[in-house]
Amino acid sequence: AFFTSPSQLSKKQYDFVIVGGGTAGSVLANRLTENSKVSVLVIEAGVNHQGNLNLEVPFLGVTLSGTQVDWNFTTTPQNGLNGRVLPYARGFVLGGSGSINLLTFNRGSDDVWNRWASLTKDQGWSWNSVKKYYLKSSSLVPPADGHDFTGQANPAVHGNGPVEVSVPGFSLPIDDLVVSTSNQLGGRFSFNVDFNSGKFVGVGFMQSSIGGGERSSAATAYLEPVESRRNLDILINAQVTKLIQSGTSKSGPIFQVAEIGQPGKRWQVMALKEVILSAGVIGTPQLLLLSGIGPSAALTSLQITPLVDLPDVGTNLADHPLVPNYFQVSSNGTWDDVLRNGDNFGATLGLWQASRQGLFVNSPGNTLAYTRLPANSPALAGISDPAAGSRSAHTELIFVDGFAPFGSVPQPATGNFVTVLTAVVSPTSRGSVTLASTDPFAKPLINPSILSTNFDIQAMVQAIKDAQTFLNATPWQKDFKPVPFGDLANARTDTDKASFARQNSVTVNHPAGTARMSPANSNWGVVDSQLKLKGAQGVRIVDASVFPVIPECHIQGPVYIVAERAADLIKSAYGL
Ligand SMILES: Cc1cc2nc3c(=O)[nH]c(=O)nc-3n(C[C@H](O)[C@H](O)[C@H](O)COP(=O)(O)OP(=O)(O)OC[C@H]3O[C@@H](n4cnc5c(N)ncnc54)[C@H](O)[C@@H]3O)c2cc1C
Repeated sequence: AFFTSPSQLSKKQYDFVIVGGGTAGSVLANRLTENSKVSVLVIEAGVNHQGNLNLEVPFLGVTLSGTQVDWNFTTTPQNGLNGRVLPYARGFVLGGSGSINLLTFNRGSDDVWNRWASLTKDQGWSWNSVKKYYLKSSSLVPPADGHDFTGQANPAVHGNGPVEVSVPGFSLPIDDLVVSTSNQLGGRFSFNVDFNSGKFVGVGFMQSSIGGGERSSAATAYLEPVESRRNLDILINAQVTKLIQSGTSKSGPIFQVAEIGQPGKRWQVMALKEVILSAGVIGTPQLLLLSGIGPSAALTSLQITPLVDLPDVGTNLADHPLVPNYFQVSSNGTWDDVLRNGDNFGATLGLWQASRQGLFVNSPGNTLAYTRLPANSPALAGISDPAAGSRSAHTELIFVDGFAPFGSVPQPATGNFVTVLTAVVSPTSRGSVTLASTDPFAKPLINPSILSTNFDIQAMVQAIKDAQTFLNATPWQKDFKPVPFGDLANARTDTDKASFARQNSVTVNHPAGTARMSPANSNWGVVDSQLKLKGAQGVRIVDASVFPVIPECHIQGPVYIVAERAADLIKSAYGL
């Protein structure tokens, strides 16, 4: 059943209580209720995902941050960004951040998963082992316009799961230029027909969680189809405010009671088997800390009684920094006018509404590159390579056929533009999530420490240079003739480019690692490789906070993989 207030709950006990109906939480809700004897309650702080057009139209995903479907967090002032404070989007809605994200769907390289297996000493996380969970979570479907996508993706490496994934369903003039430039430059920019094949470097077509021209999310693909199961209750508009100790075991305190709160009011629900925290990279550590689970000294200084001493809770926050690089172009084959001109916007939206066709069936970028740094890059001097392996990238370039207003620079009133979004995907900067207050409704302190290491800034400088090299290639010179625009035009030296990056970087919104997994007997980490909370009983964590290290890719795909494996681990632990 579906509830909008804790007072409506008819039961106080469930086998599993899932905190957070986001990406991972929705997968678990579906998989655990496949067995009709298992009762599950999902508690989601945010709103319903249905009835919000911008959530459905892929191209309009960019408009969701900062609205009522976003927690509207901000970072602390970032030293690496000249003290700037960034908005830090997180989904406040069923489907979580996957309902408001920009839809790129990646699985990561084989190296990414094999490194996870080695860090956690659990071969169950290796590429070969998690393959079945990738295949179980998503399927490659035809693009919205039905074009023959031979050579743009390889159906053989894809599965038959509920999340629909497709190549762009509306071609743009720069798509061919990107492919021709890849063919011409080769080497670090060689064409890769399918990034989801295990080799995650090169230039290729974007794969996105879009089916039939609509966003496909954990809410639409996993939750909606099973909403009517009698053993599943979904409660929205309800924030869990802490876990309550319900007993003691030989592994430590038992936390099988979740407290749900509204200012001045509290309710409790009990998990007969486990509470599963899927509150995401910010919500999960915040809840652990509020419950007395974390670094004891920090908890004591906030006058929270420490119940489980876990120094890693809230640490190791990693994210991918992103810089929009703008180029003015002489072609009018860009979509800039759609954003500027109400009639054009209305017609494009009308086309989407009438037939799920046109520009709005895509996320803003159709093509992208994942690149490794040159071996002699100053970024790599004196450090071991932070990427998972040679089939994983250091940087990413997304090619956008218009002015992507992702940073602080507004779209100019006139002109045609191409944006290259450059990102560092193997960052070494690490930050934290800590409590600002013991009030569960107060926003936590989020410090992703963007561009705080030499590697990250030097890698970003290389990516900015790569963007210019790419757009200087001859295929662009006939119709587009790209010219660096704005601050980029003045960033001539490497030092200038570093300053430009610090002034213009935002994030790709890929935070991970604030409750990372580690081998069961190690003295670091927050959960073991079965995702069970260390030093306690009755709690498992299943979301992007358990990533032992940030993957060199967009991370929703890995969240689905983690959640699918977690469902199997839980079923097997209870013989379900
Ligand atoms: C703007 C944006 C763009 C992105 N673009 C991409 C992209 O293009 N490709 C990609 O792969 N990834 C992208 N990501 C990242 C990706 O979407 C996330 O990494 C992924 O969805 C995280 O899944 P999760 O299950 O860990 O957390 P979430 O999906 O965020 O789920 C956590 C859920 O818990 C709820 N919650 C939190 N605290 C509580 C509480 N105390 N009580 C109850 N409920 C609570 C939240 O409301 C939320 O619904 C993007 C993210 C954002 C925000």
